[in-house]
Amino acid sequence: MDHHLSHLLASPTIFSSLIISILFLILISLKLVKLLRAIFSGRKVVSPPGPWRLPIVGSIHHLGGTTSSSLPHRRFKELSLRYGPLMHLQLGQVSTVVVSSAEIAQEVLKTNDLIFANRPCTHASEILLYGPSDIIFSPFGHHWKLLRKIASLQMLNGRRVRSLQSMWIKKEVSSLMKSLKEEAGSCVNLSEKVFVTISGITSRSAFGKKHNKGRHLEAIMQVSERISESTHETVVSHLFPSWKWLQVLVGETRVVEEICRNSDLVLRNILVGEEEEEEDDDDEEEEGECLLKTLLEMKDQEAPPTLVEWAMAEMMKNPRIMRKAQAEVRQAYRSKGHINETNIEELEYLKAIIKETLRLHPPAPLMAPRECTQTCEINGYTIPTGTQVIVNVWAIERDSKYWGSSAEEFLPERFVKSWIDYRGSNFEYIPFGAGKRICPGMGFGVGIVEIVLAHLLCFFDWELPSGITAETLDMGEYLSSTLRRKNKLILIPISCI
Ligand code: HEM
Repeated sequence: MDHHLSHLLASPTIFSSLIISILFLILISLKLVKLLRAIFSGRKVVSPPGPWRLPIVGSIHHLGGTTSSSLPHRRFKELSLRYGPLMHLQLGQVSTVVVSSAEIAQEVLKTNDLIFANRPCTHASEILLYGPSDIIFSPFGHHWKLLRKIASLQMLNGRRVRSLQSMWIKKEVSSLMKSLKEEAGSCVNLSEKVFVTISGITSRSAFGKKHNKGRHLEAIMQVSERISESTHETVVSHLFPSWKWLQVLVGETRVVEEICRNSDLVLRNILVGEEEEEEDDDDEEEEGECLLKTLLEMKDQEAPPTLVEWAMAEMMKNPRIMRKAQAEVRQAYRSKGHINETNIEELEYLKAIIKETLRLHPPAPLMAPRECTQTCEINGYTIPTGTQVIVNVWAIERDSKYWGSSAEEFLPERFVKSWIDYRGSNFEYIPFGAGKRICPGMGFGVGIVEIVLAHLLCFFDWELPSGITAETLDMGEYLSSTLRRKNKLILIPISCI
């Protein structure tokens, strides 16, 4: 053995090859150590788990189906039970992660708020909502801050709702009460009536009193409805954003451009009308109240009427809750002789009903998608720049981990004397989102819902149409731009005060 070794070392060629081999081995080991270190230090790119994918469509085929469980928020929840609270889905060209736990929602919306403060903008929304110049899609920055400031100061705060109450809200709500009284004892389409009332209040808040004649209201409502419906007609734009040719081919571009033309026409008519009126009337009271564009674009216009519908439907299914709420509102009415901003503040049970409705039926069940602007790590997984982030608010707000065994029940009592609030710091309850882009219409929206519900409960008893019972009342959902009732809510008002 020794003889062999000395022979090898004596030969210069063999010696140099040996040295090279040793160096090569060292190099390989160093690489291996580096790789292992990277794996164990977590620096390697680790994608969140998700279902298997097909070429081109990615994971889309996992979302299909015709039953109600195929609604995106329900299907995402089912998939998250298999793949975890941070799940990756390849939706066509769009790399998406779905968040289904309060802890990870907090990591995204609070710990990494700035990184996720943008929203993905599709070609359709760019045309429809004037792209990044709009408050919803504007990237986080100076322009967006300015829009938020204007929106909060001018029309979207609760105090403003209250100050307007004596004017438009009173007017709209009394006309709702009047029409319900006229139709008392017969079936009424409550969904439609509430939608008209709330759209009236919202539109008047934007137009100011000069435009109280309601001449533009119908046009605005038509355009809003059309924008909302178009969600289903702009699928290609959402899943294959860079394939503009396909959007043209399937007719999406035509649909979007047509809606855009109509909405511009409505806006032009309102603005021209406004200028004409300003020449006649120099009243400056309405200065700054014209956030028409913002208002028209706001898909969330639908959210308050949707909430009233769900709250009324849940109370029809739970007569005990309805009676308790009516007793509270009527007591307040009897002691003051009216329902106004002051005694609404005292209606603790009514507020709990609204909170519980927002928990079980969040109008935006998947919030509004956010976009990752800088590669980062969430819950130990790498989220690359450009990933779309969907927070499944609906799943989190029904999770028994946070809400106990009664998570699926409508139980307003859970919010009575509770510290849980929707202002974005309790991540198990975020119907208005959280962080920098939390909904600026929160106070405005809840304010309107409180007023309308209080009046419906105070002045009427409610019955179901014949043949329908509390148990059989349909609670099917339909997801357009908000999570609405599949069928309109038809009820019988019985005048009682
Ligand atoms: C009352 C029911 C409402 C609910 C449940 C609701 C919910 C939401 C949610 C979840 C978001 C996304 C927040 C996020 O990304 O963190 C949002 C954004 C927004 N909401 Fe609402 N909303 C409601 C009413 C309103 C109303 C009445 C308005 C105005 C008329 C409004 C205006 C907006 C705007 C402008 C944004 C975008 C904010 C931004 O990106 O900076 N919302 N809303």
